[in-house]
Amino acid sequence: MPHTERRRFSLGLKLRNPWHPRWLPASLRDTLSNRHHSHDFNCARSEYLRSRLVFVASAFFLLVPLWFLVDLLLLPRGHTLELLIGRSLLMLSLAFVLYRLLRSRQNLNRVRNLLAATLLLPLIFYAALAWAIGPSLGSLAGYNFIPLLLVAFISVFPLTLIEGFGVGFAVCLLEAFVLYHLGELTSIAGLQEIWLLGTVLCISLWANHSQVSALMRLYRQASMDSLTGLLNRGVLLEQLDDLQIQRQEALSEGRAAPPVCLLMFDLDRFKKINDSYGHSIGDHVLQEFASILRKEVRKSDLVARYGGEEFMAVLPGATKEAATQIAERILQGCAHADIHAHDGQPVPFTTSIGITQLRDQESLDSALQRVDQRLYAAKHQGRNCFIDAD
Ligand SMILES: Nc1nc2c(ncn2[C@@H]2O[C@H](COP(=O)(O)OP(=O)(O)OP(=O)(O)O)[C@@H](O)[C@H]2O)c(=O)[nH]1
Repeated sequence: MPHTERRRFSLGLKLRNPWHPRWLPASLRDTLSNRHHSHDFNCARSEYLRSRLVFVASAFFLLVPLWFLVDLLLLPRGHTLELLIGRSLLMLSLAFVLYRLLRSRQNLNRVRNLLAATLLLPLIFYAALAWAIGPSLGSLAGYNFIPLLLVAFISVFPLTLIEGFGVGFAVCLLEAFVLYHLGELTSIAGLQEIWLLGTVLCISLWANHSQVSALMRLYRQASMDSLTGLLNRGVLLEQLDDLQIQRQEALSEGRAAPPVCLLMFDLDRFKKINDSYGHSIGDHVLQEFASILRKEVRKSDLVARYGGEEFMAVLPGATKEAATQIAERILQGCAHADIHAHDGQPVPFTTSIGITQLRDQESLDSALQRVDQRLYAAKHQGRNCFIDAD
């Protein structure tokens, strides 16, 4: 059964999965789209994008009225009103973008849309002026540079190639429309302009690729457990904290907070596995268990190695019933795992599981303490089982 059918609840954090060819080198596949990016990396990238975008949108917001002084000095007569109206509308739109940005924490889709708006709004302003003023627009200081400046600005952000290309293509298209309107699209100057835009866009995409690759490499080093490839404990707790803050915000605004379940795992008698078969087989068991966890939860869930042979899964949007079904599947996954010792004999392993659901207005510590108590209750009950109540 596909994972999406297993649970009906979601936090609305779905991200689109664009076209993703297998023949591309892995490094390009990493930066082409966010298809293979974890939910956690998407959150980290969205915060990175957001902080840069706040800076860029604020700079645009301040430049718009300042540039009006240049207009006043160099303006051909008769265009003051159009420019004043255009600049006022642009400032209002940028103020709205800034307001939305400051309220968009860890929401990649929204941050991406606001980024596209920040880069396209000045261009729409430019296109509207071209429409109103006509060919004499070229004599206004700095206006001809707007499209080039915006395409260059794409390089400032860690965008995937598809995202960067989407924004850049929209800028090129609008510029082609402006040139067509001014009757310059097929002139030497017009073709040169489009060629220049395309070249700068390629450079920006290269900068995007380098940024996302570097960010991903650093992120992997800082956030992952090297043996299992799962998140490490620090990142999981940070993400859990953010989820709890989002829930509290929803509750304080009178909205229903989506459920979040925690599952804590401890492999049973793991010391015996190490002692009987050796540490390398113990490591293999840890890796196999990590892949069972990854297989049984959704991509948007968080799974981490919490300590030596302790693991934790955080299931946003899952009710306790859904969490217990997942726990059952994980127990089954362990029972059917196919691990062999160096001499070929099978290495069976099991896990004990504590399950709890975050309660409204409770601290994270108290939820973690509860799930830990339930895990140890499962140990006392004989292991290879889960406990989801006190
Ligand atoms: N191979 C391997 N072993 C590890 C790793 N991290 C921790 N361990 C071992 O995990 C074992 C944990 O043992 P205990 O805490 O006594 O627990 P247990 O044997 O699983 O017993 P119960 O939890 O009571 O079922 C220790 O022997 C650790 O050395 C690791 O990365 N690789």
